[in-house]
Amino acid sequence: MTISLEALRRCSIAVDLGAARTRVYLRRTGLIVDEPTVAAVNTHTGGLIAVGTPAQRMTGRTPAHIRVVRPVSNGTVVDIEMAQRMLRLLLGNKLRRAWRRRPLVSAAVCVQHDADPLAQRAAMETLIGIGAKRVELVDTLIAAAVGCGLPVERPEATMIVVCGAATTQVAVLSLGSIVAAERVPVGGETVDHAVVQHLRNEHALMLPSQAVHPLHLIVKDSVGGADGAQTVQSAEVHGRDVATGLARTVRIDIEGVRTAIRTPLTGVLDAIGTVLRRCPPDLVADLADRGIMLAGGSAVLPGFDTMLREATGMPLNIADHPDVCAVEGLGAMLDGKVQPLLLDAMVS
Ligand SMILES: Nc1ncnc2c1ncn2[C@@H]1O[C@H](COP(=O)(O)OP(=O)(O)OP(=O)(O)O)[C@@H](O)[C@H]1O
Repeated sequence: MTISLEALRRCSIAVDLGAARTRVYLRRTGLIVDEPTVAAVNTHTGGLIAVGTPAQRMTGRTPAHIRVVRPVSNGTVVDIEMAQRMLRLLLGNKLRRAWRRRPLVSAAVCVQHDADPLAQRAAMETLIGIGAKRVELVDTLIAAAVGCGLPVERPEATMIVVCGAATTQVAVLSLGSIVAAERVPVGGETVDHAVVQHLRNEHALMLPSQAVHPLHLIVKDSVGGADGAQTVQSAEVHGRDVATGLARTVRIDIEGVRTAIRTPLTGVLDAIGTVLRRCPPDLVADLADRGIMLAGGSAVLPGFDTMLREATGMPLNIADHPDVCAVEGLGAMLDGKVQPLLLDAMVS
């Protein structure tokens, strides 16, 4: 994928259409949208009832005539029309004033590493549908590395792991370009599914989708001792009995949930190993000191950082704002805050 900072500086907005969240950065203004990539539709009229947070709250609680849809799946726009309608509503009149000064001529959008031509086309058409005359596609890994403040333009290796909702992308960068990268279909959604399956198998309990995130927080808070020991051993969760269908509360073992979270994340370790094997030894040696930068909303999953640290033996840092790294990085490129050397290196 070829991109130039010159072209990016002409863009008015930067967009990250993720499987879980949609983020929009307005040039010289900052993040103006950070909402769930969700829309609620009236199946009788086809009209949009809600988008973003209100639509997500309806998940699993809708009557027959309302359907909650996700126009982005596995990091790819799968329903272009719905994505456009959702974006228009999320943006509302936030762009109108900026557009009056300078009509939206170009937009930049993050796409997954190695996105196929169909996925690239879908991202472009979505933005064209909301008024962009030109769309620049930027690899999420480069945008996220810039957003994390990694010195990607230097002739030394930096490693980034972007763990989102549907996928995890791993890359080693040097001189502003990707040297080796890998994408695996493992993310926050896979982990949530593993937790739901664990409770179903071990406790015959169906956990509501909205209850998974609070459970992550309980697991995270369960480690509190001075030596990092687990202080809370169990917790109460509410759900539906698999057999009777009745509401039920069970006391669950925190360690079991922790193991359920960790199991799918081993796929990320395989991806890191693959990327390292594809890198020249000099770059791998750089990484021994510099370590790994962990970004993406799922970077804060309980125990994920410790697992990566122990398995790789490398230092690991979680980005300051891991969930918004990609869109913030893209925004920095629009605002001209990225060093010129990177520009030369990124134009291939
Ligand atoms: N505090 C938290 N604890 C655990 N998981 C979290 C937390 N905050 C966010 N997540 C997870 O992060 C994921 C969303 O991450 P992110 O916003 O990077 O996804 P995305 O960019 O929409 O996805 P993708 O890159 O796969 O398209 C969700 O699966 C969510 O459950």
